[in-house]
Amino acid sequence: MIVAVRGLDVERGGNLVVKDVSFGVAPGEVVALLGVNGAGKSTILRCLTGLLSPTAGEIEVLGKPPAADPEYWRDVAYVADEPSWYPGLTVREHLDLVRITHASAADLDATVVAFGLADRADATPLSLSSGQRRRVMLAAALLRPSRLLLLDEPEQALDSGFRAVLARRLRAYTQGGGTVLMAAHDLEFVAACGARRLTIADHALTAE
Ligand SMILES: Nc1ncnc2c1ncn2[C@@H]1O[C@H](COP(=O)(O)OP(=O)(O)OP(=O)(O)O)[C@@H](O)[C@H]1O
Repeated sequence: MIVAVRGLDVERGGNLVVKDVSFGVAPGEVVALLGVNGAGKSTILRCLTGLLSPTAGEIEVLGKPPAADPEYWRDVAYVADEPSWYPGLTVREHLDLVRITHASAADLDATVVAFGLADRADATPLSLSSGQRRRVMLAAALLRPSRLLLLDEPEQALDSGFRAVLARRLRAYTQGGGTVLMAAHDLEFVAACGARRLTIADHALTAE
């Protein structure tokens, strides 16, 4: 298993917002966590990053508990629900930071084109639309090699054309040996990704 979650409980603000959730994600799968606003999807993803500690339960990612150390992040890429990068950097400069350590200049150019960012490559975050900002974050995550992508509502703010582009990229990522776990709302996008669906209701996993 790439991800193994057993008996996960998470308390936030004094409330149990994830209750006894258990699931696994096998190599090469795309798995989508579904559920209404506030169901607990982002909370589960944040626990998998190690940025949030569960109240109870066990999590293994690539065979180890999530940790905030650089070694963990070598194989795991995470795109949070709120896109963010240094406000002074342009699109190309931000992607170039990823490229310097992990990819070639050709990869960078191809990614900029694939995510429709060529004409906005010299723009800074505040001059982009929310969909364009999200495309930059997704491009950065896909530019570097990883074994697991954790994506929090990656389709959010994307138009239908870029949802289709992203779905194709995610399928290609899994065909190349990667695994994807995401929170999502758009069922058409989830189907286009070929994702297995896990639904959270009343903060617990419903029957698969
Ligand atoms: N920082 C926080 N402090 C206290 N409670 C929080 C915090 N963040 C989230 N919560 C609560 O935890 C619950 C789960 O939130 P979470 O963000 O995981 O839901 P979600 O399923 O991702 O929702 P959405 O579809 O709106 O993104 C909600 O009831 C929310 O109010």
